[in-house]
Amino acid sequence: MTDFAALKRRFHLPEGVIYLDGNSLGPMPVAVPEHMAHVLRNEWAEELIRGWNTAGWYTQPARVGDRIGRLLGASEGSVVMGDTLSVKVHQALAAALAMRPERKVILSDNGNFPSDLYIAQGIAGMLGRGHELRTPAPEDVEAAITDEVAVLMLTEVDYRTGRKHDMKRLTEKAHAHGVLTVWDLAHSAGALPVDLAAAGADFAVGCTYKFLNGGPGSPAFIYVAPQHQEQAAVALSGWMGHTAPFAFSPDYVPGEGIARMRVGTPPVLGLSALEPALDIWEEVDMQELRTRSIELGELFIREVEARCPELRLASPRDGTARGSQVSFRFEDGYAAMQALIDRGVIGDFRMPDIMRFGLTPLYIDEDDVRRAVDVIEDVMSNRLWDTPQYKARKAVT
Ligand SMILES: Cc1ncc(COP(=O)(O)O)c(C=O)c1O
Ligand SMILES: Nc1c(O)cccc1C(=O)C[C@H](N)C(=O)O
Repeated sequence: MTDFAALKRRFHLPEGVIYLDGNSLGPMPVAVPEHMAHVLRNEWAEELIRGWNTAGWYTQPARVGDRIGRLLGASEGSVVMGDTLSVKVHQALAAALAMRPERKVILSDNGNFPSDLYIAQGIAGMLGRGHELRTPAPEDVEAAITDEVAVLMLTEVDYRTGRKHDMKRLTEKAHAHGVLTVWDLAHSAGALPVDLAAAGADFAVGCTYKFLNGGPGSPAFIYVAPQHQEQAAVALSGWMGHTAPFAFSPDYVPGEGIARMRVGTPPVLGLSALEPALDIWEEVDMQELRTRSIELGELFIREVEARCPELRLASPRDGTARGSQVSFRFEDGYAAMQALIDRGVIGDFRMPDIMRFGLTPLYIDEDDVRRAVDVIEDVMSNRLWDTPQYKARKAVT
């Protein structure tokens, strides 16, 4: 049995704050400062350049990748760390497109995170072969999977509404039409059970600063299904993805397996901060986490709808159809969110009118949910958001 009360104590949660934004940036695990002090003092300071070998920095992207892979149903040696998620989207999409050279359609949806769509537009432009990005509404994606499509590139859990695609069903349909899949797990990894192998996903990518709590700017991951690894084309052919980086040969030869998805020098400090965060997952049963996440979501929806009639649910009501967040629509949602943040309830706002709340069972419990709704009710019923100050502030997160 996962001991959620004990897990909550493993995070630093500032006094007076109810943190409902772990879907954007997870809180800091309390073990991180000491671990980082060790890495800085004993590894960087003392080992200097020797640290690449003596402290295992060189192999860290694969080692940490395997730890993340275990949370995602990925076999050993199929996940590697590095770079930002946008870069990993680029690599995965470029590799998948190269495996379907005769097809010209990239299929996504109009709720996908802009960076993913921008990357697709960038690749299509660079290829200069008339590739087309199609973005139907999420509920119309399944019908849009046809033999014309090269790659189906989707974010499993919608960043705004939390609506969840059925990865297995869409991947099966994609394969039936000869389409390859790229799944963005930014809002899935650490939020709900993912089984990449069972779903038959071809490529997957994700970040580690949200539900995996790796810290601001912590490195991203990429998964390539074992059967594709030796053919996967390398769009970003940096020296660390070369088969023998320290041979310093002038010609690129891709590394074996997932290693070719490495690009340059790994972000050692970022990966190191992520390691204590991953220790926490050793004590989590993902199915139990999912059950609690759905329960917290249901409680939150019930309380908000009963006490704040101005807020309209933007997420699916069925807990199994959403990720680990609940969003509400409100025209002055930006101002309302600022008023909440000033009162210690931290969620975030996404254009045009979405108030987004992450409900993460590792450190949020029923008491937090009820206390958060007390504050939301106060802000809404007393129109505490309706001040020039809240209405004027510019969004940065
Ligand atoms: C679904 C999704 N994809 C891509 C990104 C971009 O990630 P990054 O800024 O780490 O490149 C984000 C978040 O920023 C995201 O939520
Ligand atoms: N990566 C972020 C950042 O550097 C600053 C502010 C927010 C973010 C985010 O991750 C946003 C996030 N992907 C979202 O779902 O909106």
